[in-house]
Amino acid sequence: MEPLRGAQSTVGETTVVTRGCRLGSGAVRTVLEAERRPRFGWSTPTESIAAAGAAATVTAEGASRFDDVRGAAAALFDTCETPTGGLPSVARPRLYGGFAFHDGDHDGEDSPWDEFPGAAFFLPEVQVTERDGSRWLTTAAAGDDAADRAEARLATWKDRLADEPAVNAKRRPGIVAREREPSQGAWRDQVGRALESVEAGTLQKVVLAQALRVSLQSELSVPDVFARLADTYPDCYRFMFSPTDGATFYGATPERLVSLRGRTVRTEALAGSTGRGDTPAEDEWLATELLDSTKDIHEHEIVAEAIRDQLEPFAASVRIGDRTIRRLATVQHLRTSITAELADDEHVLSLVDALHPTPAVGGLPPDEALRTIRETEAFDRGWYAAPIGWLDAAGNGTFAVGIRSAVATGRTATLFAGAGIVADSDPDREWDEVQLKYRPMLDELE
Ligand SMILES: C=C(O[C@@H]1C=C(C(=O)O)C=C[C@H]1O)C(=O)O
Repeated sequence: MEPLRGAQSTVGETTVVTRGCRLGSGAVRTVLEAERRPRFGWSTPTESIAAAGAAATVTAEGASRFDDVRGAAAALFDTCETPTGGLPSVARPRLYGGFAFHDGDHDGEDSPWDEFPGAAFFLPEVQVTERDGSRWLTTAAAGDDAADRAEARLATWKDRLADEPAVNAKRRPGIVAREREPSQGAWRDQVGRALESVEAGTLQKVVLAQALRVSLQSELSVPDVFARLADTYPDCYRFMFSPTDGATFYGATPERLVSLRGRTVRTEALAGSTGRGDTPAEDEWLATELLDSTKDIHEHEIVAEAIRDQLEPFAASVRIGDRTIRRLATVQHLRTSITAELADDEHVLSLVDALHPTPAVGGLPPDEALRTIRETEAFDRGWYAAPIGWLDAAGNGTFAVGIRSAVATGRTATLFAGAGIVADSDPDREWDEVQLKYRPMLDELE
């Protein structure tokens, strides 16, 4: 399909009014259980957000989607009346959402991504934020009587959140059938072809992904999964986003694409993987082996260098940290932290546009890698491995890379995971690595 240009925003000339207040205790989770769509959950070691209902939405398609959302968001925030007195920045209105991995549509049938545009963001009718032990409720309304409706919503939700009992999590749904794309044989062929391109010098790295579609015994409660992931993946970015009733994209990703506060940019290179050991000594042995692996260092440095190159035009200074180990429940990765100070004010979406996709999920050279991914993968990546997060009126925001993720539609869920292919990659080892990367999502279903 020809990519569309221009963002669609539901707010034209009308004003959006927001109201906020501090909250006592109560089940924040109620917001994610609410009937309203869209809904968005976001949880990091420092803040948790639950948001539902759209006072305004912004959608866009195609290669210009980052720019188009930036423009529409600026226009939207311009119409926003926000009382700043007494409200900390976390409680001010934000736009929540994300982007598709590829610039254009995928021509597949029966895609779980039907309800996910190239970019979709919303300014929530109701938002609960937790940070530093404080909780805030923010509501918004657009159009006629917006102020009255935002205030009424604030009063209703304040009561509702105070009254709601804590929810008992449902059991994991159980898996009745699995369908893999590709098979292990087809994967060997795919990786083999990628290795031929590497040998021929047209590619240095490509990240090839797999999809695992599972049928569930009962309907999945994504808010339950989202809550449980806080225990199993406390250091990761947990997210869930339902654009409509039909589907929810969710995950627990260890990878930050970028965050911007003022002129300070934080990002990271995360690439190069191994498993976990059965004992602390085995864990250490695997970590040391990874830190010494020429193949993994090469795979990792491609990412670190690409991020530095993309940031340099914006930056007064870029700082690259040491290569370290990021240890997760089922895998260990090489990680390099990267921070930058910008030379001028920038919008977080300009950085997202510049960085996505990094060679941690795309490859090098970028265009050749993306072409290879499209030609090789028989499924649509949709929002998998793409930026998901939030932005605010000042152009600050945080976006994670949507890996270790799945999209649930009723009684099916499709899980995605990939691995970087470089010279010396072994197809069977890469297959095993992908299976380990499915575990965070699979463990919540079985
Ligand atoms: C592509 C994924 O992970 C990425 C690929 C990695 C690798 O190939 O070593 C490591 C971390 C991520 O950047 C995924 O989890 O699906």
